[in-house]
Amino acid sequence: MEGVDHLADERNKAEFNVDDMKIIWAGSRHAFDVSNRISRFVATDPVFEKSNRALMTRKELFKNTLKKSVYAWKIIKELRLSDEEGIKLRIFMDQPGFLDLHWGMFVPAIKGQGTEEQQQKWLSLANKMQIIGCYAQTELGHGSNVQGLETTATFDPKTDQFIMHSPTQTSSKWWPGGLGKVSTHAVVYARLITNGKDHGVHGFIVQLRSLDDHSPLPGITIGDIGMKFGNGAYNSMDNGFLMFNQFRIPRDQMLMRLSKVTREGKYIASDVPRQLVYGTMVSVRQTIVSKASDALARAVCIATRYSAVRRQFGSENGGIETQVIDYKTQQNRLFPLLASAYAFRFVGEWLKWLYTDVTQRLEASDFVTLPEAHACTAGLKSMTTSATSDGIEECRKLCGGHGYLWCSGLPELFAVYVPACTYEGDNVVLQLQVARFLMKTVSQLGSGKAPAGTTAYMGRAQHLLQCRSGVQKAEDWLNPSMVLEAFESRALRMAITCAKNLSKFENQEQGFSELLADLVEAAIAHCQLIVVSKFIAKIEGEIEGKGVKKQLKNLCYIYALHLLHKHLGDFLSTNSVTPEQASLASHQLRSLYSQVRPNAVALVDAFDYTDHYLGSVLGRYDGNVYPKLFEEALKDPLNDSVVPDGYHEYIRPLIKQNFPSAKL
Ligand SMILES: CCCCCCCCCC/C=C\C/C=C/C(=O)SCCNC(=O)CCNC(=O)[C@H](O)C(C)(C)COP(=O)(O)OP(=O)(O)OC[C@H]1O[C@@H](n2cnc3c(N)ncnc32)[C@H](O)[C@@H]1OP(=O)(O)O
Ligand SMILES: Cc1cc2nc3c(=O)[nH]c(=O)nc-3n(C[C@H](O)[C@H](O)[C@H](O)COP(=O)(O)OP(=O)(O)OC[C@H]3O[C@@H](n4cnc5c(N)ncnc54)[C@H](O)[C@@H]3O)c2cc1C
Repeated sequence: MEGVDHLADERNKAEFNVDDMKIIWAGSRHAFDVSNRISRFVATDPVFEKSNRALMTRKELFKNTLKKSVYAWKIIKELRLSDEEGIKLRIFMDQPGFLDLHWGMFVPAIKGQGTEEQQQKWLSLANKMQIIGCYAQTELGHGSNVQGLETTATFDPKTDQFIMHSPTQTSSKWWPGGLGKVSTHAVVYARLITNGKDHGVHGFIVQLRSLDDHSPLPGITIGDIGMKFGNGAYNSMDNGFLMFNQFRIPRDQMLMRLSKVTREGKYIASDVPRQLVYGTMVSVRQTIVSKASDALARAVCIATRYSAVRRQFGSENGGIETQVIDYKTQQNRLFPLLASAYAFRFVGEWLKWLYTDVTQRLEASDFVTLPEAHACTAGLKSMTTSATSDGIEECRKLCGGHGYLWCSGLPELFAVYVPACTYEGDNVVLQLQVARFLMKTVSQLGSGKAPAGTTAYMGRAQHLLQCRSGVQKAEDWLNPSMVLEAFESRALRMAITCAKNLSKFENQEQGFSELLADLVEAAIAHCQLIVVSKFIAKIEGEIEGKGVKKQLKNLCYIYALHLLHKHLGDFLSTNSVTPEQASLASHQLRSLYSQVRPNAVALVDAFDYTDHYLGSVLGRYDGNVYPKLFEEALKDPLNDSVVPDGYHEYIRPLIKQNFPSAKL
């Protein structure tokens, strides 16, 4: 029934103040106000309509993305929106497009790697969108291995120019978003060659298309790489290819903040670590963690509301059937995902702090925390995106058959989200970076250099290698120090086992290759410890609002104990817990599920998502699912006529067994 809140009973059960939780979820009252205002603005503007996009052709979808993006930019300018409001507008617009790469990578690359002069020149154009840029690093032959890129930028002292060239087919740039059809410029990563010497990969600002008629400049071949996974979804983005044929750019278009080439062609490396050339990726990996919580929260919101609406079995004497959310199996699959969404939110907040801190240090030429910032951004990007992709798919299954309908919102969410496991660094490759960092930290134990930050626990190796968990009853699993000790001991013992096995190899690199799978598992254990510890830190801090802290505590322990359950092999094989303690953890989990159950719908309401943003008939705020499923079905073009096109050609001859031209 229209106008009726079918989930009102669920909302009345809540034992906490949802409005207070909304502030915690958003991060602050101000952040909530901005999100709330901008999401409602987008939801009510017809230009941002998105329900029709699965049926659009690629060309229609692309043009629709241009329309929305330019309209969004017009709004940002005309209403003088702040940067924060502009970002929210793009998020709630919910359609991947060139703006993401222009603002998310092109502009940050110039800010991070350009000199002051270069910033003044290029940012003044980019900030007004008089030029549109993308981030062209990956090539057909190399994505993960950045040092393996083949594009060359050879300095020509006669003309004071770099000659950009793609020497092989595999050196073609391949994948950059916004490159295929829109960008006028790119930050291109290429091997710098001066006086015949290869100085490795550096960034260059390159104009690709005419600012008058948008045609590619002579010496440039450019286009879109073609359809990607799913309908609609990431196909709104023009991921592109690009080849250079001896294309010339002025010398001052090499990004020269980190190293320079002089007029004479002399290469001057600064004393900063060369890895700062990867800085844009580090910054984006950090934002991807918060975005993981957002994507997972969307899926969980849909699955939770629908699980409260959906009834199946359990009716006695013709009475009402059981809400599927009351099945313990449903809770055991759904509530850990709800807890993960909150966990990723808080670790994302912390990571933002860490990133801001390292940025300030770098500006003061303090590089000490750079390896940790790299390991944390890489590891948490990897861990949270993998868990989110799996979680969205699990939410689809939690919605049964209807979850497979496009209008559930889940197929498209999955299709848009899943490349996050690959872009900004393949998730396995990134965990191997964490593993290298851990092996280095372990090798330095006992050297007098105390591990700091997220590896500080390794400084208590003596204790953590010997300790036995003190858990004796189920409630002990609600003791933060007992939970932390179990996770620390598991992570440390896995890392030390890897280090011991590595030391058996004469050649360390060969040993590393042999042990890759174990190293990835050790890295994941370390990352999970970070997330658990940041969630615990959150609930131990000041939290305002009626009943809010209690809910967050429940979610925190669900997050930790479900991981313990899922990775029980690790916990048992490292003797971090006994089988009896593991079974007490399962007992405690069941009790926590019962406590979360009456609050589940309110906990997803706290995300404050509009129906427009959710884009899901199953996840509607009012729970009015069934009539709306019918409405959606009737909108399908196949239902435009009762008798379908093709009846006379195929169906009728078939049932009449009358195939005019067929030789059977
Ligand atoms: C709507 C609004 C939202 C706004 C959000 C905007 C976001 C837009 C998102 C749009 C979506 C998609 C866009 C996608 C873009 C891309 O995908 S761009 C391309 C991304 N590519 C990658 O991520 C490549 C991954 N590979 C690498 O990063 C490196 O090759 C790798 C780290 C794997 C290895 O590098 P090497 O140079 O070979 O290093 P190695 O020899 O292994 O290590 C040497 C040393 O350096 C340390 N290291 C490596 N990387 C870093 C770093 N980034 N920072 C600091 N230190 C680093 C490494 O740990 C080693 O240290 P050691 O002490 O010597 O061991
Ligand atoms: C939607 C999307 C958008 C993108 N946008 C951009 C963009 O804007 N700009 C840009 O420059 N790039 C972009 N990319 C490219 C992206 O960054 C790369 O695809 C990514 O870094 C992975 O590299 P790859 O494709 O070379 O994978 P590969 O490295 O070829 O991975 C293939 C397999 O090999 C494994 N593997 C590789 N190396 C190792 C190793 N050392 N040890 C163990 N296993 C390994 C991986 O785990 C994976 O299973 C985008 C990609 C996608 C999908």
